Amino acid sequence: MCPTAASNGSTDPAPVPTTTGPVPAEFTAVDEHAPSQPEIEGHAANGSAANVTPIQRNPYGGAADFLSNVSNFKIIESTLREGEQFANAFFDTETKMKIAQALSDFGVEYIEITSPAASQQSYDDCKRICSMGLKSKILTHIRCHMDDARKAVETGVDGVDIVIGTSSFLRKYSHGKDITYIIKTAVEVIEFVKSKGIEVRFSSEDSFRSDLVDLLSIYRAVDKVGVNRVGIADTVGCANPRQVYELVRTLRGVVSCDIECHFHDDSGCAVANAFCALEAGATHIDTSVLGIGERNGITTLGGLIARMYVVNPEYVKSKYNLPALREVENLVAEAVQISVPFNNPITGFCAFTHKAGIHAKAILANPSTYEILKPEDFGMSRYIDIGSRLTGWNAVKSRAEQLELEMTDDEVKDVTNKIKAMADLRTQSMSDVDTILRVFHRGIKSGKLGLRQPAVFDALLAEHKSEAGSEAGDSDVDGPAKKKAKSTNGTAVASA
Ligand SMILES: CC(=O)SCCNC(=O)CCNC(=O)[C@H](O)C(C)(C)COP(=O)(O)OP(=O)(O)OC[C@H]1O[C@@H](n2cnc3c(N)ncnc32)[C@H](O)[C@@H]1OP(=O)(O)O
Ligand SMILES: O=C(O)CCC(=O)C(=O)O
Ligand SMILES: [Zn+2]
Repeated sequence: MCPTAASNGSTDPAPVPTTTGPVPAEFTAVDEHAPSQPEIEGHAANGSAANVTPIQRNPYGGAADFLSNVSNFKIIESTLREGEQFANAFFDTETKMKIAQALSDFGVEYIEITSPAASQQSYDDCKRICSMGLKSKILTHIRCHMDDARKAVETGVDGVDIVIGTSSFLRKYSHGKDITYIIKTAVEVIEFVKSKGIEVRFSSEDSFRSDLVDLLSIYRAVDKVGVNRVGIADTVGCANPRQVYELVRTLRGVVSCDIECHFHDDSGCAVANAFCALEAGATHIDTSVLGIGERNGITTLGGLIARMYVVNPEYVKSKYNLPALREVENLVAEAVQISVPFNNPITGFCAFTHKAGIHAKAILANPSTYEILKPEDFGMSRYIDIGSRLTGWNAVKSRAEQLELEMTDDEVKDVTNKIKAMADLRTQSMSDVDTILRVFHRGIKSGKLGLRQPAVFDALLAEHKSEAGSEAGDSDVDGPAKKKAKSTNGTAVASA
């Protein structure tokens, strides 16, 4: 049901309360359970700067303070719950098990599965996945209702994630319950799940359009009865990083339990919001593979991994089997019949391809010039495309060296101009470029071709093509001496 549909515009609750605004006085007291600020070497806890030794800081790490969890977080992987809500998703039991296994092998701490209340098959699949003995803990996701909770605890899950809408939109149009009812039922369901000795989380759907006092009252009540985590959910993808930071930081001062966050990507902030939530003190982030979920989905597993790797590569490498990311993405992409997007972090087909000459030169000298992620840490390879009009002589020289074609710099510059001229007509393939290089090299060495003699080169190329016939593309101009070589930093120089 959509409360903003034009047909019911006049009945919308107005105005929509939001979580933006000053923190109510009753919630500003520092929580007695919050961790105390540690003394950092050379820094007084009160922030005075006397005799301060500069701390070694990663400039990409963002704000580093004692509540930040950018180097201490857990992933709740929801491809098998939120992801099943994706338009194209239909997971049979075998596919669910394969995805669960791949996610566990990748190393996510939790796997969230569709509610066993959804259907008989959902119930059976939940049980089946619980019996797989995976390294990841298994959670299921239920409404704030005792009937759902009773089903959930029968399945053998390690934890139950309870959710209920708290915004006036959802209270009015989804379940029709008021805050008093929500708190009472939440406490009842939480106590029931806890009595079974399993983890329990309580989350407020549509948190960012909920009234802040309502939200904090609910969270405080569930924290008091010992919930393991509270969840903040940007159900409609309306939040921005600053709002996320403020809400999580406020909540961090109100509850002592862990804080989970769930971000939809309707306005493109899902990864950034997850990062800001961790900076503010959240402990758990929900993801799905390739971001699949309701509408255009949530924080992508790969996007979050890339973002967190930039902050602390060693921490991320120690927790997750990074080269396995591509496999799990391909598995899910195939299951839901989509392609991995070209601009996907880490695994998009061009994520480590460099094209412009200025970039290529610097990358060949030191890959960190234009790469913040190391492809080899993810089992990926770096490529330099030299078949376009944007290429430069340094990249071409590197390819000539790989092919063991000896040329002076002036000769390389000359052949580069030829490649660019031909690429002005159409992009040159790898074999096109290699042919140009070999024909040019042979012409120079045989004395037929000197510098700045494009007409002679054209004649040589035409002669070569007619000799080689239809297989001219990759013909062996230099005979058996042709060898594949890699540059010292492992960069494959290649055209598209
Ligand atoms: C934002 C999210 O993604 S939340 C997770 C969404 N996940 C799902 O919906 C799981 C798949 N869902 C289903 O299979 C079904 O919707 C079921 C089994 C959960 C419920 O099915 P039905 O009983 O046929 O109800 P229906 O889906 O039409 O409506 C939802 C019902 O749950 C109630 N409800 C909605 N949210 C909640 C909640 N968080 N807690 C408690 N009750 C809720 C609604 O009031 C409505 O109750 P009603 O039957 O008295 O009208
Ligand atoms: O349980 C949660 O925290 C999130 C539920 C959900 O998918 C959402 O609100 O978008
Ligand atoms: Zn969601």
